[in-house]
Amino acid sequence: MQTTKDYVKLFFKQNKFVAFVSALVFIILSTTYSIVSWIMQVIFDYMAGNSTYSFESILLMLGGYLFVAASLFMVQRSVYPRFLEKAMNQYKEAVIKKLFKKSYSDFLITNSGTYLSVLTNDCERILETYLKNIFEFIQNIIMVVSSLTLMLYYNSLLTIIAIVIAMIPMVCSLLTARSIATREEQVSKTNESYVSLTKDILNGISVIKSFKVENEAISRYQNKSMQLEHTKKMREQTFTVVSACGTIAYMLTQFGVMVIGAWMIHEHIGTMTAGMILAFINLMNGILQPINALPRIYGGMSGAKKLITKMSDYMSNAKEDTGETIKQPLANIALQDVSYAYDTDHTILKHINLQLQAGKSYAVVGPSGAGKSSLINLLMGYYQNYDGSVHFNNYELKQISKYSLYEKITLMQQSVFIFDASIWDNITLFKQFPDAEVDRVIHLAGLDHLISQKGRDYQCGENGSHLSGGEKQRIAIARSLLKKSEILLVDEATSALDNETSANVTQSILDLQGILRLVVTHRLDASSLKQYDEILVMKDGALIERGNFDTLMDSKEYFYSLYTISK
Ligand SMILES: Nc1ncnc2c1ncn2[C@@H]1O[C@H](COP(=O)(O)OP(=O)(O)OP(=O)(O)O)[C@@H](O)[C@H]1O
Repeated sequence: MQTTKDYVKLFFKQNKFVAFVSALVFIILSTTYSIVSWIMQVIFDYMAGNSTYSFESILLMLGGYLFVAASLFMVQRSVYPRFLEKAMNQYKEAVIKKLFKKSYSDFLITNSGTYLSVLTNDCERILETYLKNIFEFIQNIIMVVSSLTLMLYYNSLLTIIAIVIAMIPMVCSLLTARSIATREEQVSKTNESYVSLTKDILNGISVIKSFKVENEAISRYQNKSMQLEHTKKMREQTFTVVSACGTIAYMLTQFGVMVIGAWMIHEHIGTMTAGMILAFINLMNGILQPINALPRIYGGMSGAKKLITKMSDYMSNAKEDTGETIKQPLANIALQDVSYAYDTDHTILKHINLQLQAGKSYAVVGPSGAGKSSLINLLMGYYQNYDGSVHFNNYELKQISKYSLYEKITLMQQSVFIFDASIWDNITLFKQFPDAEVDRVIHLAGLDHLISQKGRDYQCGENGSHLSGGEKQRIAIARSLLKKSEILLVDEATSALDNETSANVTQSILDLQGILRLVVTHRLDASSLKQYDEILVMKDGALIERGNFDTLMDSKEYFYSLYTISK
């Protein structure tokens, strides 16, 4: 299992050189702060007439300093953003890959708004409060060390006094830093539910409008949005308090050192010049500024680490797909005494015994709640804790790798997901295929007319909003044909379509050759049902009858009454 540390390491993977050069530039730039103080002392002493440097050499020093600083900024411009870019790309890539390692049922446990938040808001916060702060942190440490060194050179007694006084803001920093991390975590949590609700409302906009519940939807949105803005306000308040504490402590310290320095000069303690005192006060900033920034940096970094830990927890049930690969072509699927319960009190599938032969077509019928979709989901490998056995050839479903399973099997549901891309991309799902191969499945799925009318590059819109239900279903058929899966599971795929389109789509599925088809249907239409090799009849989670249309009608049992009532 990957820990927070492992994810943090990803920022630096194959990114160490750029990180090193960036850190080096930050370090050198931070030491130039002491050089500025020293140049200030030289200029001030020159003004007072007790400098050993000529005016020309001071100008040369200034020019040299500006040249070095400008060159360093140029290097920083080139390496620092590159480090951030690669670090974030690697992190996001790892998260999305981990996400796809989750089984579908594990994926569903967490609300999709959470994943959205993890990949958007949290990534942004990690960039701002962790990655950028690493360098600021290094810069601040070096600034403190170089400033202290020069201060000690000027006057060790005043330096010690300054360090003692600087303890005040340091303690302040440490006391307040944790509260920022906590606030950061609260904002992230609230953002998750905000994103979930917003997504829900936008997806359900047609229901909301047609049921005239806009006001209720707006009020739910407002509540959530206010909650989010409230936690953000609290975070901002914490930042302000932390900042104010730092600033007050900072001012106290600076005035303290200034007053003691003035007193020392007045009392002739040590050998300080006025230029040195000026440089000293400036150097104090080199200590106080980092200390002042410490709560923000430390708090931000620990907050970001909490976000990484939270993400890592969400991904903790992602598993490597280590199961077996089905090597031979599919011969059959065999279910032996299979029972399944979503929860211990309700058994949904009861003692199912079933053999399905490669290349044949099966209709699954039964009343609502009979367990038809549950059977399909079981074959998709969504449930691992069923009783009995399910074999694809000789491989037990629980042992098969999902990658191998989904090479063999395709699921077509009522709601086909259509990407906001071209018809072509929706069929190929962004993979490369020979044009002739795609044209063949377009023809088989009955999409010729749509393509000739609109063109293969026609944009389907968000979730296929520019297409009809039948066109979406045909795209789903074309996808599965292109994938060359040996098993097609169809779950009420045509129930949302009008009779004619539904009959056409069903016929396209029935005409497919060499594919095992298991079709859940509510439409008890004799002309279609007669074409299936077998009809499986389910009731209360059990498989109660099976046979072809004529046999089932002749036996005048449950299917017979189901069919007769539907007419
Ligand atoms: N995720 C779930 N958690 C708990 N119970 C569930 C879940 N999904 C389905 N069920 C229950 O399992 C039973 C069978 O549902 P299933 O969807 O398999 O029936 P179905 O025959 O496909 O029904 P329909 O024809 O209405 O789609 C129902 O009682 C349903 O409430």
